[in-house]
Amino acid sequence: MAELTVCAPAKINLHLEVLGLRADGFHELAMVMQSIELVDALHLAPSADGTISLRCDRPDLPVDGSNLIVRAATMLRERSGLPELGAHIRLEKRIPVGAGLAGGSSDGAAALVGLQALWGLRFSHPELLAMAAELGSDMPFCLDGGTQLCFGRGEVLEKVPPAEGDPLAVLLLKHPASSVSTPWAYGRCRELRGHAYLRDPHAFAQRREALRRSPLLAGLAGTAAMPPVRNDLQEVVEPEVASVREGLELLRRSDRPLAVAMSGSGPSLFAVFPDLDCAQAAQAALAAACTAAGFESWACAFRPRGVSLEP
Ligand SMILES: C[C@@](CO)(OP(=O)(O)O)[C@H](O)COP(=O)(O)OP(=O)(O)OC[C@H]1O[C@@H](n2ccc(N)nc2=O)[C@H](O)[C@@H]1O
Ligand SMILES: Nc1ncnc2c1ncn2[C@@H]1O[C@H](COP(=O)(O)OP(=O)(O)O)[C@@H](O)[C@H]1O
Repeated sequence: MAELTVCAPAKINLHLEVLGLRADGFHELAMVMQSIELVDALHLAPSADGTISLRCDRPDLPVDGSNLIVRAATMLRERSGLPELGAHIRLEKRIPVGAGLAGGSSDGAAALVGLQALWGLRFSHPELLAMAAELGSDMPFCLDGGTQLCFGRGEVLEKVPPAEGDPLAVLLLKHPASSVSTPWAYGRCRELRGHAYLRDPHAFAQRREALRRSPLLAGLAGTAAMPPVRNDLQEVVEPEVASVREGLELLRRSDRPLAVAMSGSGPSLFAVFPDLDCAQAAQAALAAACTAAGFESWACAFRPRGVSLEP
């Protein structure tokens, strides 16, 4: 088969509520995640000798067995029972790394979808979701993407139908010298907020139901004003990371953003706007201030789907 290309979009967290600690040591979450049009591209070609190789245009990113693309490819091949399958994979990395945008998870999800097609495998969608969940908490969301409620450790998904009309858009900021480790952010959250964690499973269920009925979903559907974004990890990361405070301050200066917040465990920040034109206008208005403070910026629309095979 000829080369295949798969798009792997970034996500932002429009709501991130840490409910409590689970028996497996992970945190029980109630989130709303949203795909955005900032994408990595994976180019896949079959290898004749059964090797799985990865090349990347960013030299600082590992291309060995620690890369989520290689881990996903190896898992898919193992589960297929066909050890002779191989692929040469080239990653065009556009999503900043360690940014709270799930670039690695999306790349892993794209590898599952792309290699299933390249190798002619027939795993069902639930089987792909289960493999994704073994590889990372955010990876199942990345498969279908769009707007979804994410519960459990992030892998229990409920799709939110796309709003009608023009999609909302974001202006995204990230300082290139700043990154935040996800385990560190959750560890800090446990230190600072662990005493207030919920313990009763009924209380978890109540919070999930409250999110299903929240003004945020009405705001996204366009039937109410957008409420402020809640991100419990922002509360613990913001005091520790100067670029998060500076980026939030910059975004709050822009013209009437619908909401401003940190994504995931950070350190990228976003402001939501009614459409892409407004996000691009805000990017232009903040360009000089961003350059002076050393921030990179992206204006991109909300995306209604997750990973996709290029036609
Ligand atoms: C914080 C979030 C919010 O969407 O995103 P990022 O900021 O990483 O993009 C996610 O919860 C990140 O998900 P993901 O990056 O897939 O996490 P995993 O690889 O499964 O776990 C990495 C580590 O994070 C912690 N972790 C993760 C998920 C969870 N529900 N509870 C946790 O405590 C654990 O310490 C775990 O060892
Ligand atoms: N394909 C990949 N792209 C980016 N990071 C990856 C990838 N595979 C593994 N990683 C590792 O995962 C970690 C987190 O990456 P990333 O998904 O970009 O951030 P986040 O979890 O904050 O959203 C990084 O330390 C990186 O080394």
